[in-house]
Amino acid sequence: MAILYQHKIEEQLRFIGKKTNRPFISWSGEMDRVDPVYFFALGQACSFRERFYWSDRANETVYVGLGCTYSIETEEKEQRFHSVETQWKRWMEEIASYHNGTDATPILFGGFSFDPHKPKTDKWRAFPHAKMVVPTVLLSLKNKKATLTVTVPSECHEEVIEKIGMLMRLLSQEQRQPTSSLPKLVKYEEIQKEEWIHAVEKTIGNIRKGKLDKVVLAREARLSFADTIDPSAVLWRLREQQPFSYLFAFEQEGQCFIGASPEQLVKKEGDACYSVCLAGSIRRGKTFQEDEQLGQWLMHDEKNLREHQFVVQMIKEAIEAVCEHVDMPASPQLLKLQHIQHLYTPVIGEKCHAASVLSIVEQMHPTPALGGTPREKAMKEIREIEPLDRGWYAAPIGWMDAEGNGEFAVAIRSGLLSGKEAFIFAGCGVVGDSDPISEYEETKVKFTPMLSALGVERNE
Ligand SMILES: C=C(O[C@@H]1C=C(C(=O)O)C=C[C@H]1O)C(=O)O
Ligand SMILES: [Mg+2]
Repeated sequence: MAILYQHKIEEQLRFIGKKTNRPFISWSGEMDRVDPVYFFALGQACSFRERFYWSDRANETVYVGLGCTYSIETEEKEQRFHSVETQWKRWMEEIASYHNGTDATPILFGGFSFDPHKPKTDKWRAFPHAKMVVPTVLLSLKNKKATLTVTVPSECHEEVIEKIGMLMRLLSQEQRQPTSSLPKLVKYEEIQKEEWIHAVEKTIGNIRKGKLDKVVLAREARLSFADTIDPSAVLWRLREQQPFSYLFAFEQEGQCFIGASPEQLVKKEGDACYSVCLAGSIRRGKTFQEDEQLGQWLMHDEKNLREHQFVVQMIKEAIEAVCEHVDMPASPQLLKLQHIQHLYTPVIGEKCHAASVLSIVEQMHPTPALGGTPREKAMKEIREIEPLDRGWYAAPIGWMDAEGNGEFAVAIRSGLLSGKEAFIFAGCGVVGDSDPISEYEETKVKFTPMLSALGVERNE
C-alpha cells in the first residue's frame, strides 16, 4: 500500500504541477499512523536539511516538518510579527491545494528571537529575529488521524520528488525506534556564573529603589560531547521524560533549537483563545511528603505569589483586549512537572476578535514570566545587565494555519544543539525580596530537563 502511495504522490505532484498556473502546489492525503519522532529521524536519512517538531501539552496536535519549501524570514525589529503575517497571507494566494478529502492545509511553523534589539552573537547566526517555514513534507497527527501534506513549487525538481519517494519507501518498512544513545559528555561549564549572580544582586537593588517591579534574568550552561548530538535522540528522551510539556525542535544549517516547555503563550481556535500564567517555582520533593510540603510552601510564599501576580495581571489585560469574556481562577494552582513545580493560572477567552494568533503573540510577548514589569524597563535592564544572548530562548515558538488559528509556546527548558556542543538556558523572575543564591539554585533546577534529555545527570 505504501509503495502505491508513493507512486500516487509522485504522479499527482507531476500532474498537478503541469495543470496549475499558481507557483506552488499542496497535496494532502491520509496515511497510516507513524511515530512522529521516528518520522523526524527519517528526515535526516532522506537528506532533508531542515526539520521541525511540535507537539502540544496534551499530545493532541503533533506536527513534524521536513524540508523547507517556503520560508518567511525577517530581521526587522518593530514589525516582525506583522510582517510574517502579511507575507503568509500573500503566499496563501500562490498555492493550488489538493486535499483528497482531508481537512489538512499547509501550516506555517517557526519562532522568534526574544529581543530583536539585543545585538546578536555568532552562536545564533542561523536564527533570524523571525523565521517561519512551510515544510516540503508535513506530518500532522490530529484527532487520531495521520495526514501527510506535501507542498512544493509547481515546477518541482525531480530530486525533491525523489526525496519524497525515498521517505515513503522508508516509511513502508518496519518501524524502528530512533536510537536514543547519546555521545559521552566531555565538559560541562556554567557560563559567567559569578557575573550572573552579581547581575541578580544589582537588579534586586534597582527593584528596591523602585525603578521597576520584576525582571527575569537568564543564564547559560555549555556542554561538550565526544561526538555529534543527534536531535532525534534528544527529542525521543524529552518525550519520555517530560509528558505534559510542549515538545519543539527547529533545525537548520546543522543547528537545532530544541526543548520541552510547560508554558503556553497563546492558542487561538476560532473565537476561543487560551493562555497560561506560569511563574513561581520550587523543586520536586524526594519523597511524597516532602513534595507536598514544598508545594504547599510555594502556594503560600509571598515572593513567589508576587512573581506570579505580575504575570496574571498582564495576561488578563492582554486577553481582555481581544476577547469579550475572560475566565480565570482567582488564585493559582500547582503544576507539578518532572523536576519542578510551578504556580499556574489557566486563562480562557471567549468571543475572541483578534485577526490571528500571531497578532495576539505580538501583544503578549514578552510576558512578565520571561521579561518583567514594566515591560520596556525590564527589557532595557535585561539588555544592559544579563550576560547572555538569549536568541530564541524564552521567545514564542509555534504554528499558524491559513485561518490565523494556531498555538505558540514560550521556548523555555530549551537548548541549542550545534555539532558536538549544546548550549542550555534557564532564567528566573527577580523581584524585590529575591535572594541571589536561591535564584541561582532555581535556574539550576530549570537546567535539569535539558540536562537529563542530553543524558547528563547532575545532582550537586
Ligand atoms: C524563565 C524560565 O521560567 C519562567 C520563570 C519562572 C519563575 O521564575 O518562577 C517560572 C516559569 C517560567 O515562566 C525558564 O525556565 O528558563
Ligand atoms: Mg521564580
